[in-house]
Amino acid sequence: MSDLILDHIRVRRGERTILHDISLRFTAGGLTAVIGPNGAGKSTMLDLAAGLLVPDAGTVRLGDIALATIGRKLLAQRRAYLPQRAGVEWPISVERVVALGLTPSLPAFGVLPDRLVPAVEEALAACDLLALRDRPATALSGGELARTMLARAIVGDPELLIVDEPTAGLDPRHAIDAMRRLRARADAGRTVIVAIHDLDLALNHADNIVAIRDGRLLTQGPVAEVVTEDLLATLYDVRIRILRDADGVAVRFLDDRRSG
Ligand SMILES: Nc1ncnc2c1ncn2[C@@H]1O[C@H](COP(=O)(O)OP(=O)(O)OP(=O)(O)O)[C@@H](O)[C@H]1O
Repeated sequence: MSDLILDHIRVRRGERTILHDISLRFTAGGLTAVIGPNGAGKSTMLDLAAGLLVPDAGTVRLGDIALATIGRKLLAQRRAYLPQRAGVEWPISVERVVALGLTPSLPAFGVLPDRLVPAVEEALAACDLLALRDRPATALSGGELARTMLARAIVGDPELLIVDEPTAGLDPRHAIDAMRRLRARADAGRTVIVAIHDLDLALNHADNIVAIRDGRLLTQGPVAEVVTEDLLATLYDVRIRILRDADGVAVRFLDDRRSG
């Protein structure tokens, strides 16, 4: 298993620099939450980490190997990337969508080999999809579709798992389930990177935080060491209180206009 390393990365889009000289390490066996306000550059960072975007400067490495030099098929076998708003364009069953996550491991022709069937069952069960397995994915609610796409991302047990907003649109139980699934992948030694706006979920489930704003890295490190009220206030321009008790951590955003 390998760390994913961004080394002096810069990304430009037209005249704008979207990511400024970012160096950081996503550790294998860790779940890293990438946090920051809208437009901070989180999805751009995930695109880079997935090898879908080539930086204008710097390198992205999986262990010792530059991502850009890993062949497309091998990369598809080693990493799964679930972008924001991933969807399904035509009516294909939930089970088939999940099985598509195994495509990089399949022979080019023929049916799904027997040895891969248990992985699909496991992913369906893990994402609470057994009752929906025969439904067309085009006829799912937003949250059901999000669970289906997460199952597709985890079914191949990739070494590098990158997920953009895995809990958006999920109800509380399924959101916690999704984070637990990702946590389990990290506990199994995988490198798991999640961009997320829900700070309660991030702080309770992630090992590490990467905080970015305006394309600049504010901080990175273990949640317990780097996350403070000051950091979150600077990140989001809102007064923030972090509440800790035996059940975990909760973040409260304070609306100054209400107390005025
Ligand atoms: N293809 C593009 N061309 C030009 N600018 C882009 C492009 N994609 C993203 N951007 C800009 O880059 C910046 C970072 O976008 P990005 O999607 O990475 O932010 P984000 O942190 O994921 O935001 P959000 O929380 O809203 O999803 C934004 O200002 C965005 O408008």
